[in-house]
Amino acid sequence: QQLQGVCGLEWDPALCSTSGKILIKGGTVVNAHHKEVADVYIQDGVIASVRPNIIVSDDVTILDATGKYVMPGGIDPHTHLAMEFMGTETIDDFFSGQAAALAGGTTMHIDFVIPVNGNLSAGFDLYMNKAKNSVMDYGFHMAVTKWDETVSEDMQIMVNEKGINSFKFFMAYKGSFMINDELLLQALERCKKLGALPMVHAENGDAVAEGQRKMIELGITGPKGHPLSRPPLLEGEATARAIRLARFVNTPLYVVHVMSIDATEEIAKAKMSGQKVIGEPVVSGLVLNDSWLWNPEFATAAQYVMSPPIRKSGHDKSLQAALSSGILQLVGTDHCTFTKTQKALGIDDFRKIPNGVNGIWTNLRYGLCANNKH
Ligand SMILES: NC(=O)NCCC(=O)O
Ligand SMILES: [Zn+2]
Repeated sequence: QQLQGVCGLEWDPALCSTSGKILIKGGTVVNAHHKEVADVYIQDGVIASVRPNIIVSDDVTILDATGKYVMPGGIDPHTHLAMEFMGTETIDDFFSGQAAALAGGTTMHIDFVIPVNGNLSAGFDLYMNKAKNSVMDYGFHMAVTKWDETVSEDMQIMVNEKGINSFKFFMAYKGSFMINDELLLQALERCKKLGALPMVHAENGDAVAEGQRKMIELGITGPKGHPLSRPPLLEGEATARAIRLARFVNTPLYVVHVMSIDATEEIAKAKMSGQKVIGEPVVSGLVLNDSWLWNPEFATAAQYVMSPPIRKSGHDKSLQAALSSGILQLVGTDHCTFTKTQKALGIDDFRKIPNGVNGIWTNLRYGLCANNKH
């Protein structure tokens, strides 16, 4: 684990230190405030010193990091491990997903607890159990998929007793996770009262359902029906609505997986007016475009089905620019993986393709590449 932050160093058991002392030599050490060429001396798993040209005794294992970056592990703020969704369960559990994360230099992630039949406490217990086989640090946001007094009370328990203080509300997935504006408004009020951070999946779920119906009516049943039925317009509309409701309630807002110029513009406008809005692009949106969804092979195209959809070329570059300039703040992956067999649940109807793409392994490197500030 001590090697996680050294990009490009292959794991070799011979590199294990018997003395508990390691010197990572000559790399470019990156911290929040600056980067410098320096050595990192580690004793019993704790960084004891960071400075150039550290001289050590013979019992210290030396790793040559010349020409490489040495940096703290990354944090992926948006994952879905072992999540039951769209009639199946994501193939990566907490062990395999975290193993991939560690291989890519991510050393902490925040997953979303999905309530059990709307019940938050039952969802929390379920996820604590799912996370038992963890091999790295993790935290939880919590999705809220229905609204009543018990949910409202359970939110307080989550904040006060369980360490969860960010709650995600779905403005899409009509008929399953979606909540309407009336409930969203109450939920925002509740978050404000608890000092918790509300998060939104921002797409107009009613309009998406209508778009999907139209595609099927036109005989478009394959994966391309997915982006065609839920254009950027619907993401922009829902983002604007959520921002205005948050402003009405006077609470901060976190918009997850910002995928389009339309949504980015709404966030930029809100920030310019002084509102506290956090925008999270994801790796797939930053580095891919929708051409994959037009691939004639179902299995290939279906791999890229996620919501909001991966957009046309141009949105990716705009998201990168917004990240570099601070309009968008942090990069997640929305890691939510399904096998080809699972994706084939939607072979005859794109609405049944389990939504989600991979990424947990790539977060640090693509997140850094997409952000020109590094
Ligand atoms: N994004 C996606 O398609 N799958 C994961 C669930 C969600 O975050 O909406
Ligand atoms: Zn997600």
